[in-house]
Amino acid sequence: MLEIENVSKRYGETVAISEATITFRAGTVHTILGENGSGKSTMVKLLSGIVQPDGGMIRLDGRPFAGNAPADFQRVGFATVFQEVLIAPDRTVTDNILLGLDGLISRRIPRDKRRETAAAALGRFAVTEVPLDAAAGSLPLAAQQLIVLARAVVRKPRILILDEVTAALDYADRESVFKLMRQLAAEGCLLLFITHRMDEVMSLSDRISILRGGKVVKTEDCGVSTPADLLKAMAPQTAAELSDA
Ligand SMILES: Nc1ncnc2c1ncn2[C@@H]1O[C@H](COP(=O)(O)OP(=O)(O)OP(=O)(O)O)[C@@H](O)[C@H]1O
Repeated sequence: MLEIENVSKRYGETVAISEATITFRAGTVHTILGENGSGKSTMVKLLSGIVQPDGGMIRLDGRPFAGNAPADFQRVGFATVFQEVLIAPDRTVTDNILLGLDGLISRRIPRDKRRETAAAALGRFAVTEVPLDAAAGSLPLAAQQLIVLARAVVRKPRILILDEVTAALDYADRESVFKLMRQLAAEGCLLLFITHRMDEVMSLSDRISILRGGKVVKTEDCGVSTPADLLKAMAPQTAAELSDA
């Protein structure tokens, strides 16, 4: 469904992503695992139209996809939840969840349906109650994280990219987000799950790609390698230190 082929991205002298090739399949949770600085955020930005590759190609449904702005990616069904929580602090929770959606589906959601639509999106996964009429900026970070997740879910994306999104959440909400991810995959969505947490990876993923120093060092089905082998591929030095300890 989605392929990146020899995709590279440099920032000046720094090669953030180097000739990365990965095939992503619809209906799977595909985890991208890598240490800090391995290029995960750059990969997310490349697949959200925030930065453009210096080389290589993105293919969607077998055809080259030449989107070069976030709106191009959103139009074809990508939605990204970034590591940094991006909200409009003075707008209500409902407004934040529906932000930009009216324009995208080219008709306004009727006033009386707005709260209902926002509540339904949150209701798919949020265990913690999030007050729909509150100013989003007045709520704790965990609630804000739920809001940006709902903003992505309400768009019914074909490709949902989640960049380290569970860090701020408490246990119940985190488990519920994981359950939603499995449900969306079962409905045919491709989920790209970006993390450095091995415990989350094994229970959630269908496929795993490992990034190290901007290179894709491995893509395989979950369960083929043990967590220890994955750690070795992701961070050989840390793995060696752990085995010496
Ligand atoms: N805007 C930028 N300008 C210069 N260098 C950058 C920029 N963004 C990222 N880099 C560099 O590119 C490399 C990959 O960074 P990236 O943020 O993609 O890694 P990451 O795996 O997401 O790390 P983290 O988990 O810390 O966010 C790093 O060496 C980083 O310093």
